[in-house]
Amino acid sequence: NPDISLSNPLPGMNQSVFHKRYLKKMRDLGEGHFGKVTLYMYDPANDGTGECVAVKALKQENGHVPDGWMKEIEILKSLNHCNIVKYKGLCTELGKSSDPIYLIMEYLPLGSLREYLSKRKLGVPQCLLFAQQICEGMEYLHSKRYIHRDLAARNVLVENDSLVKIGDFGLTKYIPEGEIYYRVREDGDSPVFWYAIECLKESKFSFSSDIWSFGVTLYEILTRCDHRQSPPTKFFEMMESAEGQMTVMVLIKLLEKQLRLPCPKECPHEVKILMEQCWAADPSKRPPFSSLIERFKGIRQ
Ligand SMILES: C=Cc1cc(F)c(CN2CC[C@](CC#N)(n3cc(C(N)=O)c(NC(=O)OC)n3)[C@H](F)C2)cc1O
Repeated sequence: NPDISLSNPLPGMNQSVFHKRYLKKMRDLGEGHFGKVTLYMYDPANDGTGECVAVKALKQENGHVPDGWMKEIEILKSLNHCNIVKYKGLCTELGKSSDPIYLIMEYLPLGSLREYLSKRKLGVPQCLLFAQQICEGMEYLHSKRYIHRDLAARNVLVENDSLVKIGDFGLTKYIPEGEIYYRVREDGDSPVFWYAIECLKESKFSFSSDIWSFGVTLYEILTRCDHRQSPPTKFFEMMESAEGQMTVMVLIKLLEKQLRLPCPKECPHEVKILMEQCWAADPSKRPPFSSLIERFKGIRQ
């Protein structure tokens, strides 16, 4: 039997080191700009009784991992909240610097809110419970001075029909004390229809821009992630005769004219007000997650 002395505890048994040789690839879960997330079974006994884990791997950039990668791992490792996906550990090959580093997370088989909501018919109270839990996870994230920058239904995971967790931190950044904004040169396919107006105009990300994105996520939940009502679909409809022009420029004009996503049907009046406050043009007017939590508690009574 394997040497299980303290120096080499059973690999993967509530350890944070996972050995690549015991990771059995099952299927891909998602593809991002910089890499992908895959479902593996970690099966050291090699008898199919292992546990399923979600593994995130970044694409290699000429032989070394992007420097932000270790940041994402450190961030997830430092988070501990019931509405945030759990960090399980790392998998490094023989430790050669050129080897990919895999981030191992808990696997939630029900997948993201997008898949779950399009399959199940949730009532409004359950939608508002999920919305409140996202606010609780985000309030915790902000309390550690992190901004998420990619909050959307696709990045929220369902544990069961009364528990959701924020599941991906690919664009999360730390905001140093005393600073308000994180400035970045966006590239690739930015989720512009989830971006606050100041992000589109000046790439200024902040705690307040996460609140705007939460408003869009709440809209997605109340429309049950119906693709015909998705933010891109609705915004393109609102931009109707603008084909050929730069989408972001047209979107900025539309938002500056105070146009917003339409109120989903069967949306309680207080939720409509709350959603529109998340989309206030002035970032300082958007309600913080702590107050959103209290308001959801009041509405759900
Ligand atoms: C390299 C960057 C990068 C790569 C990506 F693929 C994505 C997109 N990815 C995010 C993780 C994802 C959705 C969420 N949250 N997910 C996690 C689980 C889990 N922990 O169980 C899960 N489960 C599931 O689908 O069960 C049926 N889905 C889904 F993989 C999409 C984002 C990125 O930044």
